[in-house]
Amino acid sequence: MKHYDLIVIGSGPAGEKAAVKAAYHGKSVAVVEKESMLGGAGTNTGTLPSKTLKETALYYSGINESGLFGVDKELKRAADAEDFFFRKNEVQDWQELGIEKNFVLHNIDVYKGKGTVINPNRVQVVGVDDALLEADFILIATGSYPFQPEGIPFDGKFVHDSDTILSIKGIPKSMVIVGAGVIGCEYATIFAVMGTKVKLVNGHGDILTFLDPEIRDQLVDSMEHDNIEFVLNQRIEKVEILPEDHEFNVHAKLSDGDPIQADMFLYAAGRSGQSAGLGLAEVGVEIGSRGNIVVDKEYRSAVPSIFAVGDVIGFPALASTGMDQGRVAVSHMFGFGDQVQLTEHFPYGIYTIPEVSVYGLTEEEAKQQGYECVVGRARYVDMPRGKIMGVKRGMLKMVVDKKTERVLGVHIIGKIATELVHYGMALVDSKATIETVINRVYNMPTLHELYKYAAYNVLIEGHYLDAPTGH
Ligand SMILES: Cc1cc2nc3c(=O)[nH]c(=O)nc-3n(C[C@H](O)[C@H](O)[C@H](O)COP(=O)(O)OP(=O)(O)OC[C@H]3O[C@@H](n4cnc5c(N)ncnc54)[C@H](O)[C@@H]3O)c2cc1C
Ligand SMILES: NC(=O)c1ccc[n+]([C@@H]2O[C@H](COP(=O)([O-])OP(=O)(O)OC[C@H]3O[C@@H](n4cnc5c(N)ncnc54)[C@H](O)[C@@H]3O)[C@@H](O)[C@H]2O)c1
Repeated sequence: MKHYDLIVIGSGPAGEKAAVKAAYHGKSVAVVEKESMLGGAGTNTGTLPSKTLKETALYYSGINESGLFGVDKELKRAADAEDFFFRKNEVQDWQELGIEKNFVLHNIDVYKGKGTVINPNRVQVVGVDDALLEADFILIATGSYPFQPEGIPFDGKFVHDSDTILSIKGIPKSMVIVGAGVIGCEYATIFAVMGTKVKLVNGHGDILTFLDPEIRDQLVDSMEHDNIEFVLNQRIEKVEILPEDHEFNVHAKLSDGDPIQADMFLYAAGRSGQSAGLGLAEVGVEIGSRGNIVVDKEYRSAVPSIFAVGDVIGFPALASTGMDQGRVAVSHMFGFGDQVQLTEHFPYGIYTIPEVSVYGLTEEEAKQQGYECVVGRARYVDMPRGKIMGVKRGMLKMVVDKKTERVLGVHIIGKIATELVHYGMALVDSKATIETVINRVYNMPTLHELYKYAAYNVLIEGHYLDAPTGH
């Protein structure tokens, strides 16, 4: 039996980064992965595939260029599924190879097979590689899987979850998406700009409730502009796949009894932690709701030698946070002392069309915390770079404490919002004031100038010269 300092079960973003950090510091590490491809949902079914499909959809829809010449262009050509998935597959293969190289570079042994914890220091691997491994520590980074409500006939052809949607054979004419969370909204905009008629059904009246309402309203307006129909305060509990001679493939009833039908259904109604069948409860690891492993601040489970990170511990369940949870967990295991906790705040990046990215307090949250706040806004269309790029939509909203002029939050909707937000993060974290933003020279023309003009806008309390916002 081979002995390691650390066995990591799962090669997704959380497992990979933990394994590599431990190995970088000289620890002997084994990674166990049950799928043929390394990289987990981050590489194969979640983060990278959906983001690549977004870029593909932007390319085929011609949206990027439509603002340049003053005319809305039709789809460049009706892409078939092979075209649609071409770049996704390319990016996926490239990332998988990168992870493999990273493991080789760090002398990490990879075992292909399903890992089961048989005691607090042993893992049985069954699959391509059969092995019994022992380690001082075991890290569970097994991720999550799409929640599949009972009574829904997921067939991978007409009724999909966010995994099987990646194997469709053609772009559907119509689609019902159930769940207007991040996955539902991202895929709604991807398919809508590809020409699919999308209906987005959500159990609640509001979507993405963590967003600043003004940004959320702009996203909803933009999605409606792209022909997405919102069906709110409705649930879909029962779905029927229709025989071939029907106009639509799938039929369902909303909670108010109204029928709803489409060529394809996509369920995006949350995810559950992949903790079952790992032998965890048997060795004393506590499992909470939705299969999420219960851990302390150091990511240690109820069993001292077993840690857990990433989606399998639940919120926030992002690749970005999972990677750092992995690094923090390893730091505690071996006492590296270099990264003792995940930063309290992290940005949200929603890769809808248009993108949304936020950091810090919303206007409402700032008021609830007792700040008298003032906001500044700058629109993409008013920036020279925005004009050059032909960008029609988008805004940066800055929430500022009126007394100290400190930047409390930055909320962006529009092109490359997920990139632009990081300067806002630095402002909020360093307790910078709008003076800092104004008294700096930035490249010109850039979208980054949004910050400067939002800061100037704070000085006139959020009024636009051409369209006062009534602040
Ligand atoms: C459609 C979609 C879009 C997303 N977009 C974003 C985004 O834009 N930004 C972002 O930050 N996050 C995004 N996420 C979330 C992100 O993908 C996850 O948070 C991240 O992949 C979780 O990483 P992880 O390492 O915890 O688990 P995973 O990536 O799920 O990896 C877990 C791995 O463990 C393996 N495994 C499970 N059980 C066993 C076992 N018993 N033995 C061996 N191996 C096992 C699995 O096969 C898998 O490879 C998205 C998710 C989805 C579904
Ligand atoms: N850009 C990103 O960072 C990104 C992108 C995609 C996914 N993710 C991760 O994946 C996770 C899962 O995403 P998700 O969108 O599946 O889940 P979610 O929990 O964010 O949203 C699910 C939505 O579905 C609704 N819903 C649930 N059951 C329903 C039903 N029967 N009928 C109608 N509506 C129903 C809920 O009200 C909710 O709004 C996210 O929380 C996030 O951690 C992140």
